[in-house]
Amino acid sequence: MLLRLRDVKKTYGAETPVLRGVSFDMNAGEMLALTGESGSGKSTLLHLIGGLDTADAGVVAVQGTDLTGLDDAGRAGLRRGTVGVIFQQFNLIPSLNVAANIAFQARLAGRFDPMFADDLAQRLGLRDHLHKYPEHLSGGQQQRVAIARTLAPRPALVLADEPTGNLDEATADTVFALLCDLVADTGAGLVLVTHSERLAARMGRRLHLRAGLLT
Ligand SMILES: Nc1ncnc2c1ncn2[C@@H]1O[C@H](COP(=O)(O)OP(=O)(O)OP(=O)(O)O)[C@@H](O)[C@H]1O
Repeated sequence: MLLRLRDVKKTYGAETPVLRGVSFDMNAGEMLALTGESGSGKSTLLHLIGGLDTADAGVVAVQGTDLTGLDDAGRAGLRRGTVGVIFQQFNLIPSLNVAANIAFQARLAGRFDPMFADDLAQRLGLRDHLHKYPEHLSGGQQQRVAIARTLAPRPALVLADEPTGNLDEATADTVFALLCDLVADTGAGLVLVTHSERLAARMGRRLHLRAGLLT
């Protein structure tokens, strides 16, 4: 089992609960769309799975490891090696060129494989841009670098939060197709948060959040 959630709850401060008991399982290699209205808790759920935040109650287990039992360092280690996150804002490191951005997380995780990084760069059409800095790239190119950086450590689970939301439709389609192909080839699981019916329909499975629960 790649991912197991049981009765996950999350409330920010004294607000009404955002997640009121979310449970689902996900197998290795599965591709899943997470949809729901704005404010329904999609990003919150993704952050809990990625170990970027902690649940108030429940189990969030990645490959059998319950994140709720890990300290900050443990969750950071998991993020580096096992789980990769791609955000809408590409979050590249401006002072590093494309090659170094792609290598960054894999090096941190002690899992840098130059041949695989080169293969990713090739497949994402980044070979001619390896010495450029992020500010000199288009949005579509920056997101392709972010995808390569996330996939370089060969994570078992990829989390993507509106990964093509900042791109025009044609570029978004190209980048999305590349992301799906690469994730499928590496055998990783994918959780895709999206508002797009079109993109959600291309995932093998769909979960919908409403009022803090999956429907
Ligand atoms: N760090 C935080 N502190 C306080 N409230 C938060 C925090 N993060 C999210 N929220 C609140 O939790 C609720 C769910 O937010 P979340 O970002 O998970 O929704 P979402 O479904 O991803 O929305 P969108 O589709 O608009 O991105 C919202 O009411 C939001 O205001």
